[in-house]
Amino acid sequence: MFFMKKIGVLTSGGDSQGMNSAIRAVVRTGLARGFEVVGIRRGYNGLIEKDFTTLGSKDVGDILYRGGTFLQSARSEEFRTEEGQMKAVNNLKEAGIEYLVVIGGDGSYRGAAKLSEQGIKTYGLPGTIDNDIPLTEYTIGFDTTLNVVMEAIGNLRDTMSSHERVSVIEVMGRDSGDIALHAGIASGVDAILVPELPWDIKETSEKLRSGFSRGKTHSIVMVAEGVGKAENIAHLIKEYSGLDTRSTVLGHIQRGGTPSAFDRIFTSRMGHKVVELMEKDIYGVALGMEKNEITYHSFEDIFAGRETKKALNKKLYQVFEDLI
Ligand SMILES: Nc1ncnc2c1ncn2[C@@H]1O[C@H](COP(=O)(O)OP(=O)(O)O)[C@@H](O)[C@H]1O
Ligand SMILES: O=P(O)(O)OC[C@H]1O[C@](O)(COP(=O)(O)O)[C@@H](O)[C@@H]1O
Repeated sequence: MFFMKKIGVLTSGGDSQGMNSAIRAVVRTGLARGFEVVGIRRGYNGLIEKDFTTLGSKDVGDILYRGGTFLQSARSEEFRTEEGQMKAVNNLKEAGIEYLVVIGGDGSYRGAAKLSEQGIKTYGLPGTIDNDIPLTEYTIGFDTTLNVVMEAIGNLRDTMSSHERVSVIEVMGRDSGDIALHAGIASGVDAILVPELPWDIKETSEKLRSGFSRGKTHSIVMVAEGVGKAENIAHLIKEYSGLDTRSTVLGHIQRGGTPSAFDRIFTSRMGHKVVELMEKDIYGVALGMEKNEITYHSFEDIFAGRETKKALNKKLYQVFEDLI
C-alpha cells in the first residue's frame, strides 16, 4: 500500500497577520506536490493533545485576507517540559507526520529545535509582529502592524492637535524597538524610545517644549513596550515640560486586521519554499527574507544571531534623528 508523506503545520506564540496566508501556502503547495497536510490546532498544546485535522484545499479557502490564525495559537507551559515534548514526538510519529512547520517566534523556534533533536524534520516560519528574529529582514505581520499603528497615530494626531497636547503612544515589542522605530519614522513622530538604546526623559521633554515654543500644535512620542509604561512616561514628560500630555496603549489592536499585500506575498513565498525544502530533504531550518530572496538558516545559526538582532538598526535610528 502507498502512503503519502505527511506535513504537519501549527501556529504558536503571539499570533500575527499573515499566519493564515502562510498555512494556506503550505497546504496548497503541499497538496500540489503530492503530500498530505495535517493542521495542528492551538500550537504545541494541540501536539500534546492530538488535536489534528487533515486539511484539503478548500479548508484554506477564504482565509488569505483574514488576520489571526484559523488553527489558533497558544503559549504552552506543558510543552516546555521534556515530558510534554516526548508526548508531542510520540503523537507525531503515531500520526505518521514526518515534516512539521512551526509558524511562530523565538520561543516557538526553540520548541521546534527540541523536536528536531528527536528526529522530527522541523521548519520555522517567523511568525511575530515584533520583527525580532535574526537572519530575516522581516517577520510575518510586522508590515501590517506598522500600517495599523500608522493609522492609529493619524487619528490621535487630529485630537492632540486640537488640544495642543503631547501624545505618548506605547506599541508592542517586549524586547525589540523595531515596531516603534519603523512606525515612528513612517508617522513622523517627535521622539522614539526603544529598549535597545539609552534615553533621557529630561532631554526629550526639553525638545518637546522647544518644539511647542517654535509653534508646534502637538507632539507624538513613540514608546516601545520594553521601555516601560506609557502612562509613567507621559507623567514624567508632563512634570519636566509642563505640557499637557496623554498616553495611549495600542495593545492587541496592533496584532489584528487584514494582512498587507507585503505580508500576503511574503508568507505565500515562504509557504511555497518550505515544501520545496522538504522535497530536497533539507530540514532543521528557519525561513525568512534577505535582499528580497526567501532564504533559510539552521536553528543553531538563528539562535546564535540573537544578540546581533537585538542591536537594532542604528543607521535607521540615525535617519529618524536627522529627520526631526
Ligand atoms: N526553550 C523552550 N523549549 C521548548 N519550548 C519552548 C521554549 N521556549 C518556548 N517554547 C514553547 O513555545 C511557545 C511559544 O513561545 P513564546 O516565547 O511564548 O512565543 P513566540 O514563539 O512568539 O516567541 C511556548 O509557550 C512554549 O510552549
Ligand atoms: O498576547 P500576549 O500573550 O499578551 O502577548 C503580548 C506580546 O506579544 C508580542 O507582540 C509578540 O510576542 P511573541 O513574539 O513572543 O509572540 C510582544 O511584543 C508582546 O509583549
